[in-house]
Amino acid sequence: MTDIGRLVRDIADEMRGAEERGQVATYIPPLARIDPRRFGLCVVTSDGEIHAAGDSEEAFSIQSVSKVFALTQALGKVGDTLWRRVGREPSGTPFNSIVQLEREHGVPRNPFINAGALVVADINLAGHEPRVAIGELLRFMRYLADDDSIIIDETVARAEQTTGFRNIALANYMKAFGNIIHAPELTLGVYFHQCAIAMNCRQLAMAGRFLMHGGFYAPGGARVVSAQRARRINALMLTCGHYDASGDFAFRVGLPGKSGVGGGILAIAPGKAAIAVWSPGLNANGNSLLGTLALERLTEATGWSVFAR
Ligand SMILES: NC(=O)CC[C@H](N)C(=O)O
Repeated sequence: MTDIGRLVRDIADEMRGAEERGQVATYIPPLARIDPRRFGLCVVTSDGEIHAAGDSEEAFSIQSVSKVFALTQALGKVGDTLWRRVGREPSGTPFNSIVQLEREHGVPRNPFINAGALVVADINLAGHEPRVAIGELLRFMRYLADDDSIIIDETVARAEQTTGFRNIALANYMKAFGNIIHAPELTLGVYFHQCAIAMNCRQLAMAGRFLMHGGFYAPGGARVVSAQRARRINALMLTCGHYDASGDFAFRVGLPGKSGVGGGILAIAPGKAAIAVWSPGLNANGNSLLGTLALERLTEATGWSVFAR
């Protein structure tokens, strides 16, 4: 039996000393100021044990990791009709790409690229004020993480609003195809605020538990989503969670995972663990460089890859 606590600490020690740490995202100004030496890791196992090391209590901007929870929320509202407006295939393009949208009539390839997440935000808006929709998501995150201290970083949200020209273009472009229902600035407001949710590794791993427990909050706990839905969300995380590097992540780590440009990754070992890692330096695809390496070490040592026997 692997000693998970020990392994988590060893991995954090190795990552603390790593020289090559990638580049922090600079296109969202507040993210450019984050110290690239930060590294946090938290593993919540199926029996509820929490193993954490490094800066696992320091909050970071979850960015695109929020797309997993926003998708869960939207599926709860509209069920499988969601798939009329968003595809389920890997895009093979960067997270903020617009190129496929013209040929594919404004229907994004999947809910984890920005275009897809904007449609999901539009579904979650559902005729409400943006602050109602975002309040609902924040409450959902707090419930899942069992932690009411989770907040939205307004500085990050505002910075995205003033510099998010690509996202603004994506929303307007899809609006032209009729695949954004609300005024684009309202949908964008929801999207920017969900990306600006700040959480630490422990909170994020806790929030991901329902995906390791087949849709249950915890063993013996309430059902968050059906077993089928949990399985499907995991499948999308595996195939689309790392954009045009999803294949490489599956190859190296072998777990459903969702990354964000804040340097966080949520990874799920179904039936075994929910894992959150944070290291702000990114690789060329916009995924955490050391976060990926840490997960690779973890699955190598534990055999938790979904492709292992
Ligand atoms: N990959 C990401 O985390 C991207 C999220 C970021 N808020 C953006 O829209 O550009």
